Amino acid sequence: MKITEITMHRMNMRMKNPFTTSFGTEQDREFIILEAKDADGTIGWGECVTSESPLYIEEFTKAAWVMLEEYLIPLTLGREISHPDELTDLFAPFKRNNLAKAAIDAAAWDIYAKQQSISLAEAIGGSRTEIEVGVSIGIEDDMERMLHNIKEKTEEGYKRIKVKIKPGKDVEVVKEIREYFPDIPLMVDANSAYTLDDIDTLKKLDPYNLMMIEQPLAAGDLIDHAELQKHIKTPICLDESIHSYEDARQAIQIGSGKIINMKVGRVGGITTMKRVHALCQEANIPMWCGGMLESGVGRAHNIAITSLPAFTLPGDTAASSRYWDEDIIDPEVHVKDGIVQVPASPGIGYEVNRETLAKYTVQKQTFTL
Ligand SMILES: O=C(O)CCC(=O)c1ccccc1C(=O)O
Ligand SMILES: [Mg+2]
Repeated sequence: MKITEITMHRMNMRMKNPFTTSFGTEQDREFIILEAKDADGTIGWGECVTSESPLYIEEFTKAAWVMLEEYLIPLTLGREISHPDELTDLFAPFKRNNLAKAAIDAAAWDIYAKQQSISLAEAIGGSRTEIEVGVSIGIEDDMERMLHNIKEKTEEGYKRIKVKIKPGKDVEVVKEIREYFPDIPLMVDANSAYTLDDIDTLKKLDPYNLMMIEQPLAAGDLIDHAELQKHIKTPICLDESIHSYEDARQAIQIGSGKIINMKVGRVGGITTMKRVHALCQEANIPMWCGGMLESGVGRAHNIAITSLPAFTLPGDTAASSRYWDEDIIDPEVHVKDGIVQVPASPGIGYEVNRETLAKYTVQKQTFTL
């Protein structure tokens, strides 16, 4: 493989509804779609899953654009590589910037799979032909609205409901949800909003039979999570603390959590994702695929990844229509009874709709040798 041309499309897409987490509210998604062309003409697609502001993670879209333009694209263009795994080592001298790295990695994997005439799922070793998915629901001031949303998503068949929490909107919210829905598979995500001073509050979630609590403590922390897990029964799932294979290894070693939310962007690409996957398989740590409010390109990659065996819990890859009036891929991602079919066609298995792509592009630049 030799990538000879890369085009970055900076996108601006308005979601149907605002999405609120403990770190803020987002409705206008600003991110990058990366299109890479091989010397043989094969085109691969990746999504850089940054947001306009560095609230979930330190990267943000304009910074990722510069990182890609100044460092990662020049390193990639014209380079002979025999396998996309090689990109991880190529990018390794540059610290972090994982979301930017993962965008090129994703496009390279799409090209690789297309050149072999196999699906991306097959290229990474996935075997599931269909995957179970859940849905993530943002913080709502209006509890009626929250309950209505949960009812709707449950009726649509989603396999688990994830609700965002923050201090002051936690135990009471969960208590009320459980009064209406005593049996649904339910979990919460705190997006780093608590500290060890909140152990008493977090303990109060124990009676509600939650599948897990996602990232209760600081982003990057492993030590305090291990301490917290000793005090609460609800299993801890790590999101913002896992940026590398070493993070995952250390988290498992010291018991920082019992479950891992995998986001390919956050670990810098599919190659590291596969290593973490092998580790979790070995250690019997359940995984699931997280989401970053992706467009169809990122969603397609998430579906392929979820076909791997250690992804035993439903992830956040909801239908395109959950967030978008129109998605940029054909067909859109459809969910029926909480199930998504894993495409068998080559690469990501969805076509990018150039017309829709152009409609939401606010900046576009092509880089060649
Ligand atoms: O539906 C999705 O794509 C996942 C929504 C979500 O929970 C989320 C969205 C943006 C940033 C972080 C997170 C998260 O998983 O913490
Ligand atoms: Mg999360």
